[in-house]
Amino acid sequence: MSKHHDAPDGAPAQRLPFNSLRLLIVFGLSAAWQADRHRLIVVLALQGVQALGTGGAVLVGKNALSGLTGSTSGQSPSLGTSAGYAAALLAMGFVGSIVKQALEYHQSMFRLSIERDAVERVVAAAARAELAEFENPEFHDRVRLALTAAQAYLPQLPALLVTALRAVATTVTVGAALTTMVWWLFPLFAVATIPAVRVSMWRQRATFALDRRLAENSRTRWYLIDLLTGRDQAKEIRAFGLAGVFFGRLSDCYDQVLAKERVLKLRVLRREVLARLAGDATVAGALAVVIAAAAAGQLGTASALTAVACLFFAAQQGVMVSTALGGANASAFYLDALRKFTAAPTGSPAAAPPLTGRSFAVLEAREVSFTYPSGRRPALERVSVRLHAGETVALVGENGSGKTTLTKLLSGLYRPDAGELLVDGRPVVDPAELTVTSTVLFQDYLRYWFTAGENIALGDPRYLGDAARTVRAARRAGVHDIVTGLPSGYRTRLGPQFSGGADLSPGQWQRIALARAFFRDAPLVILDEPTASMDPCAEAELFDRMRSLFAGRTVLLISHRFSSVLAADRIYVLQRGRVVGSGTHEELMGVNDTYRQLYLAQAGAYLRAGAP
Ligand SMILES: Nc1ncnc2c1ncn2[C@@H]1O[C@H](COP(=O)(O)OP(=O)(O)OP(=O)(O)O)[C@@H](O)[C@H]1O
Repeated sequence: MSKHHDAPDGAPAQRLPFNSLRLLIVFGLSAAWQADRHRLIVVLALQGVQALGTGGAVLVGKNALSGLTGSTSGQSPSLGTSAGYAAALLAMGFVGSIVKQALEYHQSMFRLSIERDAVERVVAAAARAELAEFENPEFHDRVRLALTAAQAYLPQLPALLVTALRAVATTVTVGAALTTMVWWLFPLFAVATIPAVRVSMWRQRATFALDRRLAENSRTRWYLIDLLTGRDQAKEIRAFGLAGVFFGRLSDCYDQVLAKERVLKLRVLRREVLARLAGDATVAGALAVVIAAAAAGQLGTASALTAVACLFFAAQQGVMVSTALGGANASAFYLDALRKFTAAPTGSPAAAPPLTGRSFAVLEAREVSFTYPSGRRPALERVSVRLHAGETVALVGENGSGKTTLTKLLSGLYRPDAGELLVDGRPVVDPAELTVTSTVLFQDYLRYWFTAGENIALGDPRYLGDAARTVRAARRAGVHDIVTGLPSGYRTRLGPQFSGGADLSPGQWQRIALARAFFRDAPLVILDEPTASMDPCAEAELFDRMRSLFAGRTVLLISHRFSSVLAADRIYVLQRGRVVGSGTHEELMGVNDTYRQLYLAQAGAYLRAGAP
């Protein structure tokens, strides 16, 4: 195989990921072994039986023919012998069809086991990835490639390899039968398949190269399809009349794909036709030699006829081997992506992480800086904050000033690029320590399409199903009455796209998310705009009861509503990723221009409207 591979559009050549077919075979078979070793053994055994049966059928068939035509040694035809062999041939055909059915059954079950095992490994690896990875488009490509491999390529790999093995074994048994007649035909079979194998290998590299170059296009297409068909997006798309614009963009994306695929497919077609011609020419040459040998009396009629049949059969097996190996090879790059993605230490994310976060006296961010992987400038620069146990601390600042980012660092979701996080003066080495110490109500919290009760209890999966605890959290978030008013109470499935699924208003959803935060019994409570969708009464009630609701816990609150931060023990003012002031409301009003301006901008609106 040549070292330099051309790809369509002069794309950079791709290196073969598995540097030999042997490694690919080992990977495919070991994945199959891991998924369901018993079935792998059954499938291999059945394929072996099929291969042996075909070789045996050639010999029996030749003897049946000899019985009819007489052999080269001049024996006279014998109808009785011939009928016996024909009956044996029929019986072998019957057994063969049973074996074939059994094989199909086992192979289809086997494919499912392999897919399940591989998809679980990909999903587990994605679930283990750090949050920062999700900001990286390359990561999403790797997930997509690994999932494609797990769902489409890996499940069919063992079948392809086994088919190739069977075709090789069949060719060997047929060849062995043939050597008793015309041994020199055998090497010609192998030669005839070489061009087809080479083309299929070229095709897999070119296809993968194109797929990589279309990755961004593919992401855009999926996003546009989502926009045009998604439930959450539907109202805004209609309100602004955007369907036409997005439809046009989707069409453009497909035009690009079609144009590039067309070039590739035509090149593949040209090469495949040439390869087929070369293979067929070899078979035709061999046939001519057999016919010439028979005409010259060097081959008996039965041997010549069997040899011709074997030649056609072997040519067919050759195509089967090249198609199967080509198919296996075509998946090589995807399988390599799967192998790399799942190479990290295994472990199921199924078990809930134990909540071992201990309470702290002081949690501190000291001079921390952080830039998002796709960010052009730091979201936080040398920020220092201190949270004492039992305090309510507020973060205020204009949009984009870094408030949410700071909570992500304090809850261990991201590591700071510089600076330190300290718990009771001790540097935090593993951010997971902070994750188990905190419970977070995100600004863009998730709405799980599960039951209302599960939506709350997912705050700590160890207690999923603990009804009393769920009700307690719901009461504290003021959502108990709303949930009991649903058709099946806490058992009501949320999500109208599921049959019988109910939906809630944004404010009700926010209370459910708040209940989820309550459900998790963690020493640090982070509330990012917890009342953004709530009505004024619900908001006032929450803040009035804040101290009693979170008694004994430390609360870090982000809010643009100054009425809700007035009572905080300390307020940090952020501006363009830096802390520009801290203190109580009264202190800040006296010395901090940024805080005063923000406060007056909001309070002024109420005052102008005549509020007390
Ligand atoms: N995932 C992200 N990738 C890249 N940049 C981001 C990301 N999230 C936030 N940023 C940037 O980081 C900066 C701080 O964002 P952050 O969300 O922390 O602000 P914020 O103060 O919470 O804003 P808001 O009041 O609007 O919620 C902004 O400049 C924002 O553009």
